[in-house]
Amino acid sequence: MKQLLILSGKGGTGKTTIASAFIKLADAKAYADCDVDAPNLHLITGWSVKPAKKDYYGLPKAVIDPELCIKCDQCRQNCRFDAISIDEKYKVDHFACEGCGVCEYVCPVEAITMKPAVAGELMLYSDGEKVFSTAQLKMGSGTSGMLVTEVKKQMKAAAADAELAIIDGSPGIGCPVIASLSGVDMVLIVAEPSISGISDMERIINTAAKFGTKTAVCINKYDTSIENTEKIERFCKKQGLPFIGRIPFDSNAVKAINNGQTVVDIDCISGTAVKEVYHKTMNLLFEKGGG
Ligand SMILES: Nc1ncnc2c1ncn2[C@@H]1O[C@H](COP(=O)(O)OP(=O)(O)OP(=O)(O)O)[C@@H](O)[C@H]1O
Ligand code: SF4
Ligand code: SF4
Repeated sequence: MKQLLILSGKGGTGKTTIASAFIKLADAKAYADCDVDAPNLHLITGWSVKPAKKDYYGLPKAVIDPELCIKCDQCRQNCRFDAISIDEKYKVDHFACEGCGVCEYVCPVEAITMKPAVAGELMLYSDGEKVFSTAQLKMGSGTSGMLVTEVKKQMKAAAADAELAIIDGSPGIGCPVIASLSGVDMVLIVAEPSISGISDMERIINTAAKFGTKTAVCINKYDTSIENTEKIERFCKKQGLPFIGRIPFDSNAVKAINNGQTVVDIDCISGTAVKEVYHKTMNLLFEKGGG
């Protein structure tokens, strides 16, 4: 299975717009949404079947048994995350608890136990032909990287014979992005021609380089700044990175997405540009000696 990951660094750049169009063009048999904080690919890819759902357990959380607690205060004093407070009883704030287990260790009367906690929900759509893996992180849970790994794992397990998998990556450059990058064959970076877009793009490129992952760049909404678009193209040339297309700002793109369609479902300038980027991406992904 060749895995193509679409990343952007900055949120709202057009990652999902492009990923959904690629899924349509490729008639992809396997795809995933690794934006577990705010998944939205399912809104565009339109599944009529219900997904199989599974609870995802992240870090364990401390639970205090008030019957055993002798109110010695050791746990509160030793919690680096200020997760333990005293009201009438000692209690743990599960949003603040990082599951380090120190309180359990210092409690003299074994009143604290670490219990598995649901940190999100994994969803797997499947109709016997196609597979779509996604997940939703529970609010306040900080284990998005681990959940991203699970999303990819369940996609691969359910569609082991698929030739191609398209993965809509996580925004930013943190832990979930690192988890998205692991094991993929190629990254397509969707850049935005703004100062922050360029800075985020450079950081993502550096991260992908550390993984040795083949990387190509395209620019979405390029005509919002031709000057910055040219800057990005010069940067790619200097770095020896394939620059594979400019996609214009197009109000039809917004209309398509708002109607639950992809930009290649309708006749529009952004759709035409995305098709070109798609063909170049596939050529790079499947080129001989291309991993
Ligand atoms: N070429 C374009 N022209 C005009 N609007 C666009 C274009 N591409 C995407 N958009 C719009 O920009 C917004 C963000 O796009 P999208 O959701 O694809 O970005 P994203 O990078 O996946 O965002 P997030 O990081 O929030 O998941 C959407 O409203 C989308 O319709
Ligand atoms: S497990 Fe760690 S973070 Fe959680 S309450 Fe105990 S000491 Fe604090
Ligand atoms: S360390 Fe144990 S006994 Fe002491 S206050 Fe905390 S829970 Fe209670």
